[in-house]
Amino acid sequence: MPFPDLWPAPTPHGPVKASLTLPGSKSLTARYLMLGAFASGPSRLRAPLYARDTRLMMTALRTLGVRIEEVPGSGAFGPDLVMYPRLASSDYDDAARVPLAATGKIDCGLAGTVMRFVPFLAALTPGEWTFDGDPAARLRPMGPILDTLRALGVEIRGGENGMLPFTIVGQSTIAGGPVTIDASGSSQFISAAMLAAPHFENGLSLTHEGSKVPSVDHIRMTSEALRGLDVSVDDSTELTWSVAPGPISAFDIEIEQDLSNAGPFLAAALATHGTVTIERWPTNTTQVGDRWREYLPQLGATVELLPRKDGGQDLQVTGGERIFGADIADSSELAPTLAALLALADSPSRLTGIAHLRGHETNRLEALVTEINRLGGNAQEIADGIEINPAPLHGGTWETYEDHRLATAGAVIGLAVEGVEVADIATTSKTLPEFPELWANVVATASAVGAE
Ligand SMILES: O=C(O)C1=C[C@@H](OP(=O)(O)O)[C@@H](O)[C@H](O)C1
Ligand SMILES: C=C(OP(=O)(O)O)C(=O)O
Repeated sequence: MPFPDLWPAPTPHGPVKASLTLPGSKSLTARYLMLGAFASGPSRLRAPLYARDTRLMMTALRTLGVRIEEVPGSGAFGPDLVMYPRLASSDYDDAARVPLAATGKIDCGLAGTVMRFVPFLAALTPGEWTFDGDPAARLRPMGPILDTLRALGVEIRGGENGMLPFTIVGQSTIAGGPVTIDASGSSQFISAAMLAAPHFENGLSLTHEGSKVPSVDHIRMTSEALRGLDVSVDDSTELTWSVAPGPISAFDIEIEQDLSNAGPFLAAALATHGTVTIERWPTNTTQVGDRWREYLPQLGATVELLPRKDGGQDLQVTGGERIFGADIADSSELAPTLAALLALADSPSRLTGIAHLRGHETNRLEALVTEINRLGGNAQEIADGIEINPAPLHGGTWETYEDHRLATAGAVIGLAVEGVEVADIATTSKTLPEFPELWANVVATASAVGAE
């Protein structure tokens, strides 16, 4: 293992002053990998994310007959990808098609995007496809995916209690039509079905029935990605998403950097009262991480978009004298980073609308409360989130439960609290294998207070 079991989180003795860019967005890479698999010709992903989740998705798609090649590109974190869709009808070189095995195993790791998105491609691939993942993945909700596929006429074996493992018996066509779904456990249930829906003979009209749908920004990202590839999506009726049948245009697209993973780095500006600049912040994005611009000022930071000479923009965040507590709803996958910052705040906070985080990589609400309190904090679970009250923190072990965002949250607290040791920092490889190195670079920019 390249890292010790307990990673001493660095505590700089002064404000950081860093400028960086991040590797590609996990959610955009996952969507364009699926769309490339379903598109009507070869497609190119520029600057995709190379991390455990997206590598597992590439392997899964290859198992299902999609050819994916790495080709040199200009991204700083890895090559581009060229994809040859198995489901395309004609107009590309037949040699690009790869032979299909009639059976295969899909390893989902702990990736929600793999376990939810890929079953729909398997369902459209004749053969028998067995899905499983890490032990922790067997605890993540899958029932609405299995129910939706069954409602569409797909045979599935296993999947007891609506969880991994299960075997999908793929078929060459799916009729589609109206289906109801309970997506209160994850927005990914809706995104997964929408990404495959253009290939259903009648498209799909998906209606949610149940309590609140979480992470709606991610559903909007799916709708916009489909529309951008000439698929007609109607989301004008509340809680219904209709996708018309038809081709998905082949594409050549640059994946934006991951704005959710930018979060811990931006948080470093607040935790050290310094300045962090994320270069080339996208001007028009569907990523939930764009909400840092709305959230961080509530915690006392100054957030500015600065024009770049090349016509783009940088996002500059400067921490205030103190970190204010805040009441923030529906922060989705940004919640662990927010919780870390709010544990350092000097007034009370609540994060609400995130009950479904109990079904993420781990039970994130329980894990955050346990770890904040282990360091002397004062956090409680509430029905749909957590409450955090100010308390002086001390060093200690920060457990991470195979959850990349717990690991980066521990690193954020460690910036301000000496002696925090983060267990299994390598778990950040789920979406950001470069985390320890990028973090060290940011910490190295800190100047001792009073030295300048
Ligand atoms: O579609 C996606 O790419 C995602 C949707 C969200 O899932 P939930 O709706 O389960 O929160 C988010 O938290 C996850 O990290 C990525
Ligand atoms: C919830 C997350 O991941 P997943 O895609 O595995 O659901 C996350 O990255 O915060």
